[in-house]
Amino acid sequence: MDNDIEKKWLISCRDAGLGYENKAVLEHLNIEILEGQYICVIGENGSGKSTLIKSLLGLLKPVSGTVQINRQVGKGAVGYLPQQTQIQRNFPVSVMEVVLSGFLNDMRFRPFYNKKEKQEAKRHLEHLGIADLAAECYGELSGGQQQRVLLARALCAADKILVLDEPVTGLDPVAANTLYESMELLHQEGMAIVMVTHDMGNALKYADKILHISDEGYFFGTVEEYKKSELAQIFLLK
Ligand SMILES: Nc1ncnc2c1ncn2[C@@H]1O[C@H](COP(=O)(O)OP(=O)(O)OP(=O)(O)O)[C@@H](O)[C@H]1O
Repeated sequence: MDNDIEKKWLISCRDAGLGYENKAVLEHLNIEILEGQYICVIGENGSGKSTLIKSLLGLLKPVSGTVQINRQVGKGAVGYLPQQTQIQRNFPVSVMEVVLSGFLNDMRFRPFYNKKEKQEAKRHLEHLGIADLAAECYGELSGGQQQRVLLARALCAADKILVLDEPVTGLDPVAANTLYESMELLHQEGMAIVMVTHDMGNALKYADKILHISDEGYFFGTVEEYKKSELAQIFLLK
């Protein structure tokens, strides 16, 4: 982590209170997400993980303090893979349409996807090893395939940072590991990743840093520091 000083920050939370209508779920949060960093967000149900994600994406304004997205990241340049719902799973469209919809933010009033966008969508599918699924109906894919399609979609928007909310929920261990490997590949290529997960084993295996949110506060540090922390002892023993 010695070279952290040289890395640029992408998202910065300073004394941030995060929550709803002046009720903070998380208080006094001080974290910086640096370029290329892989951060796993863990904590019990209801501790505020999704609230944090919404705040990092700028969808939720902090109730106090500041959450800043570096101008370099650009508006809408954060790739986001939300928690899945049943409706999304049954979307009656092709895989290519789902991936291309990742560009919707950039399109304004343009009614068609341009050639560059189509090439890029194809490239992301190839990169994730699912180019052969492009013409398939999204709703007829397995859960693991659908998640990789949504990852390809998020990549269309992602420039420097991907934010994922429980991306492996509901996947069998093989599909989950494939998704983790895809994300690790992106991480090695320099993409910053912020991922909410309940999968502690893989969080400790892949993350550069752990953000553990609890009722008593939060921990933010390297995996090694986390393993030695009091919070980890209690959480891992549960
Ligand atoms: N729209 C909302 N308005 C008011 N309170 C909310 C809203 N969404 C969530 N909360 C509350 O904020 C707290 C944190 O919820 P959040 O969804 O961030 O937790 P989480 O850690 O993501 O939980 P899980 O692991 O179950 O997904 C909870 O007490 C929840 O009831």
